[in-house]
Amino acid sequence: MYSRRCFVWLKNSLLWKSNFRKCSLTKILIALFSLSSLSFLAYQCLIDHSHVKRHEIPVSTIECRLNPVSGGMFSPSDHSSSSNHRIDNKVLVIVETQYSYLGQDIIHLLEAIRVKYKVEPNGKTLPYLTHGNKGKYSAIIFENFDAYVNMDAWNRELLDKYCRDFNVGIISFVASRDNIAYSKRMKDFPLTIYQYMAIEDYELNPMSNIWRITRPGEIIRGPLKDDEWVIFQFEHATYKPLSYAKLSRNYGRYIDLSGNTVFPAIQDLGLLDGIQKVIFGNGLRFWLHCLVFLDSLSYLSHGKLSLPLDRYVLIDIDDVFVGAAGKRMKVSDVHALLAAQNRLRSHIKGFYFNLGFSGKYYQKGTPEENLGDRLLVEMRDKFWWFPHMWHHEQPHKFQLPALERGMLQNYHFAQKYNIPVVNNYAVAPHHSGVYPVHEPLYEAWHKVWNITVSSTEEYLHLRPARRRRGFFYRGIKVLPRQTCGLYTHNLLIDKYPGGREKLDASIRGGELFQTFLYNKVNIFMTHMCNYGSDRLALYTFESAVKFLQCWTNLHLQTIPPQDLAQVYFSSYPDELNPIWVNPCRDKRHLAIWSPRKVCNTLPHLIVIGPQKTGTTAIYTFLNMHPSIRSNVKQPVIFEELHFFSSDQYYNKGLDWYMNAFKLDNPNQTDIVFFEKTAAYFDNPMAPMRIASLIPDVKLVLILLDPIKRAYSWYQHARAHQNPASLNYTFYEIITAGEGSHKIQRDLRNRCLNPSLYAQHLERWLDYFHPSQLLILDGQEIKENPPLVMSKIQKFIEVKPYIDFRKLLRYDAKKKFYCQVLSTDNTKCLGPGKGRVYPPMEESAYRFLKMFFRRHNVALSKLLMKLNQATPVPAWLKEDLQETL
Ligand SMILES: Nc1ncnc2c1ncn2[C@@H]1O[C@H](COP(=O)(O)OS(=O)(=O)O)[C@@H](OP(=O)(O)O)[C@H]1O
Repeated sequence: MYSRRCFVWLKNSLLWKSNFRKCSLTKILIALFSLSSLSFLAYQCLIDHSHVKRHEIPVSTIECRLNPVSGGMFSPSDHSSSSNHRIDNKVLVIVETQYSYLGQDIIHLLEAIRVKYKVEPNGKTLPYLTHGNKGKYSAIIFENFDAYVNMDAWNRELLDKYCRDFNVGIISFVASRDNIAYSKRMKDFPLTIYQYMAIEDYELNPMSNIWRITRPGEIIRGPLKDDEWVIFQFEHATYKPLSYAKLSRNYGRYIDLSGNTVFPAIQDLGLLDGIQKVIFGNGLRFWLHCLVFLDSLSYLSHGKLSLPLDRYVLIDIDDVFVGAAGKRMKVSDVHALLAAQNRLRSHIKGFYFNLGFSGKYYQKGTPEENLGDRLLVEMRDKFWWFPHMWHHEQPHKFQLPALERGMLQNYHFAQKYNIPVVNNYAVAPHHSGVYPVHEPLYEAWHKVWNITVSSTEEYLHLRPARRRRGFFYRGIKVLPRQTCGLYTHNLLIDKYPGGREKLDASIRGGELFQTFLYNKVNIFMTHMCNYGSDRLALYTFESAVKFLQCWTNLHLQTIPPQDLAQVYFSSYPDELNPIWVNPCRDKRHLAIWSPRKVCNTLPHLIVIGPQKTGTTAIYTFLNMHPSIRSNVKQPVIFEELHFFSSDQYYNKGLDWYMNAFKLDNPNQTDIVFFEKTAAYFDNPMAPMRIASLIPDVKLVLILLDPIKRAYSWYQHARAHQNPASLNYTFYEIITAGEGSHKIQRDLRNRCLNPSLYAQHLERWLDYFHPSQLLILDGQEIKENPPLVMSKIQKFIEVKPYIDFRKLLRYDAKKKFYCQVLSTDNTKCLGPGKGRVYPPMEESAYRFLKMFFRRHNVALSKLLMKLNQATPVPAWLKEDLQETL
């Protein structure tokens, strides 16, 4: 086709040339231009001709040269030992700076394999390494080995002792500092480093005992990319090479290297200082070091940070009938697909291609391609099938009836052609409706197809891919999808963006290889066009799995999507609950979010509690402001939404939450929404969930004397007929020990825990900048609410400014401030707020004074660090003066 088009161009241009003499000067110029374009086109035609002529479809050329002896010798160990019971599965990473490249690479890799980490910049005092008799870290990583070697004596001693006591190892890197080759003897170690070396023919030492995922035996032939290698020479049996290479250059007599074999990564068995180490002579941009790094982590942490060897693979052909005529699969492509499926089964146990379909596009290609469609359907039982939409429509644009109608058409198509759809799995075009969640899609999937598993690239966001996760919502398990680098326009290998080398680099140790390496479950999206033309998908996956088998001990397998979801969520149970992010803050999310939805119905302010500190008074007073509006009250929970603190409400979804905030019209912009849920403050999930959805929200925290707060809760419990509060005195409740009744202990916890202000506040500060937080004194809310309301108004910069002295008046009967209705009338909070109850027993007061002492000290320190504009609450000052 391309060549025919070129021919027409050539012919037309030549005809135009025959009238050349009649042309004016301008025409001559145009002709010249045309001639040059012509030659360019002719050149292009030739080039493209070569494409068309090239009848060879690219095939994978990867062959393992694996030495059969060494290959067979290694049965992967998980490195576990009794030492791993005493350490947490977290890593301490000491980086050069917050932004240094290698430091970032290390952190990104840890994130990709879901290993928890703490990052500390070099030079700072070490964080606490233990809690109780447990070690906090199962491995220590130094971005720069020099930072470890030159650590100040105190910290070094502390760290070495920790490593010895808990049998924890160190991974570190040595980088070339200057652009000249030289050698240097390492301080304190019988180790010489040679920097700025060029090396070639890299291979791993098969005799090392660290290999688990890595399969040594292969050689990376030829020179390695940069000259910046560091190699090691040693004079002690504590060191063992992890890898070998050859020098690519002769460095002359100044560099004394005996023999040509050098060691670019080494293992220190700890014979000298009792600490095992792995030291790399280059960073993680060299792909093989990522693999060695994984095994080093596993080995040095005694298996605590060991990754499994199983890798689950699902290759979806996103829509097997959707593709422009001329780019679709033909009969030969369908045969090739089946043949590749059979070949892949020898590398991936139980492998099937998973074919998505939108029935409307069946038989919509050229006659040749329609035969391909027909053959696919004839071979239906050879593949797995899953439903897409009927005409590949984006679900977020439709409501339930239309979605159901479309799905039913696709359903009838499947029935008509006997397509076996048995896996309860579906995906949506462009991820639309899956996340951000479009409730009608979930409903329609249930109704029409009984879908229980889906997958998307968009949760939490498309990028970075290493942070994609899964979630469970409305009975559907949504798994993360990975990207394999093939899109609808990738038809020919020579036209692959960045060239064939780019695709091959991804397969041979690059992005695709590392995706397999880091993710236990890999669901890839491919497209019908990737299986026509050059069949790039077949080339890509056949090459990728062969390369994986050359270099790793990973076991690849395909299992039905439902089982896959089971594997995924039993490995990562923390991910079951979804996390809601604001669709308006991610362009891609916004593009697949219902056009009916508006962005401005999320609160700007949240009163986070804790309970019994005066939160209802603040809620009521805020609602008196003409521009401030709370959520609408809900059945059972009334004004408190509990969205961020209760799974039950959080799982009602984002629509439920956003629908609780009502504008008079969608364009209204003069309203400041707020919500108050007093249980947020001490809830472990609330800060993370709020920060994910409304990262720039403003927060109001109220701190009342913790003793008063505890007693008020006890009285609240009595008023609600809580059996423990009716059967036990306050003193008996707050002093309940582990031997006490559960109801007693539960009430004790509700009385005391929210009052541990410093502890909870620290968690909020992990997610929010101090400037987002206004801390109020609960006593001041009781005594001078107009002043408090003035502080809040300034904090949220709301207009107009309202003087609450005119709106609130002290009510002698209620003994609290109430809303002014008229000169004689006020409206006070209900009988449940500002209760009358007997004073606290002296013994309870004394006990609590002692109990809260250290927590109050911690709070005062924290507040001092925050340097808040609001002064420290009066009760805290008094307490510290009394007790210290
Ligand atoms: N204006 C006004 N009217 C009534 N009550 C007031 C007021 N200002 C502050 N307070 C104090 O608020 C306490 C109840 O706190 P909360 O509203 O946060 O309680 S709850 O967690 O929502 O149940 C409540 O606690 P108790 O006195 O123990 O009932 C009051 O002390």
